[in-house]
Amino acid sequence: MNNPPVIGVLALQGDVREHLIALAAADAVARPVRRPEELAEVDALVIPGGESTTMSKLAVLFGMLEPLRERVRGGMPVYGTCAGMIMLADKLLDGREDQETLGGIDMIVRRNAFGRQNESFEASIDFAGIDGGPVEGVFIRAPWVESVGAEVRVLATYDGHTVAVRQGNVLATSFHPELTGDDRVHAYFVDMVRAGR
Ligand SMILES: NC(=O)CC[C@H](N)C(=O)O
Repeated sequence: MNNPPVIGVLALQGDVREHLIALAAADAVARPVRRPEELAEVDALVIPGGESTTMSKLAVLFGMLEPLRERVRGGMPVYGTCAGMIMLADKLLDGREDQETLGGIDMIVRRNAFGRQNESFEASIDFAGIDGGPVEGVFIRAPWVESVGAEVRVLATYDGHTVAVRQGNVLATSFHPELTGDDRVHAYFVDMVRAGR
């Protein structure tokens, strides 16, 4: 097997540690990324769950917004969970007025969409491209994808709402696979990164 890919976890805010552990379990070299110099050294990036408004503010404060946008535009593989999905949306509904996203997926995401109905819940999710049965999805004040462009593949839905999507090298889920001890979604992402090298 060739060298394991080096995958960063954006460590401005959110559940960074759980992603580092899940990525290591999926045979990647995982490390936190806070600064542009650290971003430059990784092959791919995970954007964790947390609070997207805070993450967006800290990205501006740490001078990370433009470097992140540039890497995403340049084709770096990225995976965003929950708040991370929000960060990857080209368009956002129910965001804060000054809230910035990186974009990367041609989709409209509604922030806190499930949260209005149910703050937090778990559900079995059939995930296209992942074998071995459904993955357990942990949803915490989760967004859903309201609509997608022609280039976007819908990988999973729950209750009629899109909760996992992929466009090229960019992957996003409304839920948190890093909290379940099941590393198949991270392994799927690591495979995407390997395939792109
Ligand atoms: N678990 C999460 O990441 C929640 C996301 C949060 N509701 C936000 O708007 O960023």
